[in-house]
Amino acid sequence: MGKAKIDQAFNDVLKRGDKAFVPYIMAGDGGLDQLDEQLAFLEDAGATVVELGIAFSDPVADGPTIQEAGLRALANGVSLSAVLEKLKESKDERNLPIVLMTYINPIHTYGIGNFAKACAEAGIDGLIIPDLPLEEEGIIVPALQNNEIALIRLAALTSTDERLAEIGKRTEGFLYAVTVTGTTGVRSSFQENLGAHLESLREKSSVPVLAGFGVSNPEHVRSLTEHCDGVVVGSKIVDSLYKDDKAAIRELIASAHISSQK
Ligand SMILES: O=P(O)(O)OC[C@@H](O)[C@@H](O)c1c[nH]c2ccccc12
Repeated sequence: MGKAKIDQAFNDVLKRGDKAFVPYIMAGDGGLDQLDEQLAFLEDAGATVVELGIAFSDPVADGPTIQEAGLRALANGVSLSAVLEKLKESKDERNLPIVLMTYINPIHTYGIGNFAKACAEAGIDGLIIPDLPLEEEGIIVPALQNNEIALIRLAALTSTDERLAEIGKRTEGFLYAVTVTGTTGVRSSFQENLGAHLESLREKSSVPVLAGFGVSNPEHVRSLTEHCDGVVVGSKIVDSLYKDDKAAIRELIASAHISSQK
């Protein structure tokens, strides 16, 4: 359970010679009653871990695709507590590790101690809190440690080397290497020195380094994973799920499974 479950999932994939693939979906996009089925589909398609987003009224890091998915989820009446309740019900039927992505505000409203406990009870293995800076994370880290929940830190392109080293040291589960400056969303290309940046993060991190933001096709997956351990894909997955294009999702995830392609 928890952190150890994420470590194990990455270990298995990397040992086979594959790269990790972490799809992001918005909880309750399509209705919360679809969630179990969506998670089962992603597991079957070969996802390593799933990043599950909680819709929020002020999603500062989210681009248009994720924002629209958030609006659909909110229109379906989805809330943090409803998602935790739902995950708790299906906890024992799931193998796929789950990382919850939520901003700090809903966590505050829930109450930090209660939130960490509810996450553990719901079988959540890790958290991404994009608007929680290193300097502030002391408010939640002890509660997460007590419940063995990993806190995945984000490394921005604009961070200093010193800060990246600190992030690399502290992060748990994986290091989320943000590949662009700006919000989430599909992009056509990446900046030239990104490969070198990812490799330097790999030296700084004790856990796998995954590249995310703007990854949307198999070519992106192949070129980025030459320099890191895997990818996180949000907007493209959300869009394909909304259009019910499961084949596109399978193809994208399969592009990280390089051991069978050699
Ligand atoms: O959508 P993209 O460009 O593929 O990027 C992943 C991203 O959507 C997902 O990881 C995510 C959604 N919301 C976030 C907020 C902050 C950090 C990361 C995220």
